[in-house]
Amino acid sequence: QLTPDFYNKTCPGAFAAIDKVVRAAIANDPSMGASLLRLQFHDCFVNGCDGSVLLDDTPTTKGEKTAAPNNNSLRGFDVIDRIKAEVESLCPGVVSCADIVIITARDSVVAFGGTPWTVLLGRRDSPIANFSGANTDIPAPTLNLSNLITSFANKGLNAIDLVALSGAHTVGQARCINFRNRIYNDTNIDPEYAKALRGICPITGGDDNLYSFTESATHFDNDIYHDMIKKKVLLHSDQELYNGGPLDRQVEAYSKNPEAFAADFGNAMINMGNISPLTGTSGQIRLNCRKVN
Ligand code: HEM
Ligand SMILES: [Ca+2]
Repeated sequence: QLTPDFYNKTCPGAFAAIDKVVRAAIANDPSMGASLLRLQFHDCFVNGCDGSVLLDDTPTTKGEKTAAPNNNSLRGFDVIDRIKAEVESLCPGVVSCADIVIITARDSVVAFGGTPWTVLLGRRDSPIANFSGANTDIPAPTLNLSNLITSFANKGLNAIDLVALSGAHTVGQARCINFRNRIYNDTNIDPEYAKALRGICPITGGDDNLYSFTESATHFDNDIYHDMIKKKVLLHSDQELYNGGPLDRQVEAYSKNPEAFAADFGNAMINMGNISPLTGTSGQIRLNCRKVN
């Protein structure tokens, strides 16, 4: 029951306002576009796309921000706050934080030169976060292919969605702690690439040292699929998609056909955006994305 025109009567100015803040944030810090895209994934995989990821810890309950996949890693919450403030001044109490995450992810991809898709809207915000769900439901970069497929299937997403959505790693960066095991122990990695990375990510220390997923980490294209084929990707999980298994052909297809990738990526973002939304009178429209009303 999500629709593209949900705010057309109640807050038509929201789209331009959101896009403006996203573009300003990216102009100020180009790495922010990737971080804003990732927020949709980490929201939607935990209790659905309900803005739960945005809730701060309270004295009595842990939010999702301090769960293992997010702690010291997820960012962009201040940008979401700026967007919410703008949108609240335009149309108070109308646009949910959950929908802001969805629109922001799309606008970030477009700002990075990617192809737009039509977002479906009308989500409401959850009054609760799920700390343990954030630890269990967001796939780890150590997973093998069959566990990656299962983790997506658990959210109603298929293997094509998995390959297309992994294309998000054409932008952004990862910390050494998430690729150390790959560069020292994996065998399906280009030796020169692994060697260069060992300079950035020593066996001990430097856990938070950052490295870009691809050479053009602020441009949204299909580079990551070329890198998978060259065995030059940071994450073990990304190389699992192209490792002699059933999804090799799909990776090759996206590497050769950027338009097919762009179309499937948009569709897969819509599919991911459909995970268990709160609609109608469920949940609330938070006034501050960090706190329950
Ligand atoms: C398929 C399973 C996935 C795994 C195992 C995975 C894992 C990771 C890891 C380990 C990082 C680096 C975090 C850090 O070092 O702090 C990362 C970053 C990122 N992920 Fe994923 N991810 C997956 C799927 C996705 C999806 C579906 C999206 C969005 C559609 C996404 C978007 C991003 C982006 C944009 C970044 C860079 C963030 C930044 O630079 O701030 N990932 N991912
Ligand atoms: Ca959520």
